[in-house]
Amino acid sequence: MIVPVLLVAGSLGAGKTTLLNHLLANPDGRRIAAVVNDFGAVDIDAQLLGTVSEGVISLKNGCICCSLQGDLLRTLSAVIKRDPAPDAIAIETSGISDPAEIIRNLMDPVIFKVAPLETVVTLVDPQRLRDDPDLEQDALWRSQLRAADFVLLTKSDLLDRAVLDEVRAIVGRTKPQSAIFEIAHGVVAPDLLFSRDMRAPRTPPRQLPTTSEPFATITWTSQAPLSLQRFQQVIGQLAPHTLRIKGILLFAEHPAQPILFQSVATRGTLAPSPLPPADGLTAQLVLIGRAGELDAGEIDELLGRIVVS
Ligand SMILES: Nc1nc2c(ncn2[C@@H]2O[C@H](COP(=O)(O)OP(=O)(O)OP(=O)(O)O)[C@@H](O)[C@H]2O)c(=O)[nH]1
Repeated sequence: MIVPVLLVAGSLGAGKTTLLNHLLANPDGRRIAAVVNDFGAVDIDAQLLGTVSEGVISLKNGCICCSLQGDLLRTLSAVIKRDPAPDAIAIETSGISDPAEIIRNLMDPVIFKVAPLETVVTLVDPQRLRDDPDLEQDALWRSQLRAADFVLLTKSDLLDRAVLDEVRAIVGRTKPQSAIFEIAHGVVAPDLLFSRDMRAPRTPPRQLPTTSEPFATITWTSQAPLSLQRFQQVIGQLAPHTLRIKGILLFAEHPAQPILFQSVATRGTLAPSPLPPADGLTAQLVLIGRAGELDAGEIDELLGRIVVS
């Protein structure tokens, strides 16, 4: 049994989980197993994807390009032995993963024989690239792009043609001649992701020196009643410390409707969550930022303000 592997890469908040969500909900007849790497201690992405498919495996609390390398290979070996075996495996990297390292690991001859890496797709959030032009020089971002067989510009619903063309040109400077597609809400045909047509023969990518600062993560949980109004007041103060926040909260104002909070850079959204926080908690929040900029004491103090005493 040979089970092809799709690797989904891209920066924090680029839209990887949204893509996987759509793929798992619309698999086009394929049985797809998803391996999801959440950098933080709480597997928010895996929990959310678990609501659309049973075949979701979580690798949390580390990064599959470094500390969880062995776990990834062991997980793949176990997944392909499932009965019935999946038709394909999709791996969602964490936004801080360097796919070059993961690809090198997936080239392990024992794994490659049974679970060959077929496609690497890298997602780019055009708005983020436009807001932060320095990203183009970021070693991790460049490595994510260079590893790609093709690139997906996400969130195209939010941007006009001129911006998308500008971003295409930026991507083209790092990855000349790459196939670039624009998507919205993760909608992409599974045939595109699992087709072999667009690939050059795979060679392990050259490792780029990673000069990006290391990342850090903080998990904040609560069992106490929380105020939505106060949460909205502190969000703006949290943003400068973080690159990404995601989590599920239950607010006293809406006790029957859990809320999914997502923020990428300074843009935050609140939406109904398909599931409540785990373990009877009222909040499970994961905050990711650059090490040194993520001040645990300050974040704890800010979030402490949303507790209704
Ligand atoms: N409007 C719009 N929002 C999107 C789209 N794709 C993703 N989002 C939103 O962008 C935010 C981040 O999306 P995710 O899919 O969680 O991003 P991710 O790459 O999995 O994030 P990490 O795993 O934390 O790196 C969420 O609030 C999504 O709802 C899109 O096509 N359009």
